Amino acid sequence: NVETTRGGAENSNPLSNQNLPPKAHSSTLQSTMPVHSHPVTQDYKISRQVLGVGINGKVVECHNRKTGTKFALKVLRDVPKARREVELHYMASEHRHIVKIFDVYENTYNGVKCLLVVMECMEGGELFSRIQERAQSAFTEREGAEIMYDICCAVQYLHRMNIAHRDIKPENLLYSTKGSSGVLKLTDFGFAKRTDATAIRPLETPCYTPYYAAPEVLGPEKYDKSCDMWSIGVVMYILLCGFPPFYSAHGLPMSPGMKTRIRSGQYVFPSPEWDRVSEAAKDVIRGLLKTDPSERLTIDQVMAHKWITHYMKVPETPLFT
Ligand SMILES: O=C(c1ccc(-c2ccc(Br)cc2)o1)N(Cc1ccccn1)c1ccc(N2CCNCC2)cc1
Repeated sequence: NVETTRGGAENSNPLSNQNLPPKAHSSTLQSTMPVHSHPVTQDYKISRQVLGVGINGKVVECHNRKTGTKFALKVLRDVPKARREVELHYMASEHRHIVKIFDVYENTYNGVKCLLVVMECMEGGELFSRIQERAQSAFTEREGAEIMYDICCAVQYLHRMNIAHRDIKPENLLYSTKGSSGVLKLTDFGFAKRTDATAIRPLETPCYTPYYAAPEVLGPEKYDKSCDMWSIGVVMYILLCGFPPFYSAHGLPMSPGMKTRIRSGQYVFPSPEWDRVSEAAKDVIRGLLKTDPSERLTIDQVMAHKWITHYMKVPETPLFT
């Protein structure tokens, strides 16, 4: 028996479940992603041409049998991690700066259940290659800001849907076509996760007494989104000078020194490459490469920053479509 005087202000029996917090309202619709179970080969001709190999899946070229249109086909083992990747990517794929998913198939090959994801074919290649093509030079501030604006639009859309991408890097930013008309889009949701409380089920179980729950258990995992902001800071730094803020002495993938410098936020804007870059641009990078995630700029703060909006070519006139 629990005295009603003790416990929450609502003066009710904390053990009864009718006074549990209202069901966490998930701000994004549970995407009921339509998955075809007939063979993908019925609708698409799959070529041997491998377009790329992601960490968790191969991407090959395919053509729609009816229209002849070329698409990219990603093949994944149908395991929970792959399901989550495709679900989250599918939820976000309506956005202009996120690679679109057209179809998802669940097919079994030699007894192995596979997920086959038909995506738009990004023929313009990776942002990584365009940075490399500049050799050791860099983009102008206007070019850099236009690229950053597109990336930030995609991230703002994800963060508003309570999705953290968690693997933002030039290799995961692809252009739809070659040349300057290509649209930059974010892909590879292999590390993406939901950041809203809906991910934490136990809170809903009636026997749960939240007396002992630490703040971080109550969610949302507030730092997942901020790790995207750090990555955006590193991409912006590279765009403007051609090399990364943290690197190992001999170009090795990672070194103890590099890890220490990242952990302590030890980076500089070296001469001569940074001498003619604006203070506004450096301010954005300083706000993103904060080692304390709670101090780091949020995506809304970056989108409101004058460096981004100042360079934005056309005003966002509200279209009455
Ligand atoms: O790793 C890199 C590197 C250079 C460019 C990039 C790079 C990484 C990702 C993208 Br997307 C696009 C570029 O990474 N290093 C370390 C290293 C040291 C020794 C041998 C190989 N590599 C690097 C090399 C030179 C500089 N500079 C500092 C300022 N003065 C000019 C030279 C900085 C970093």
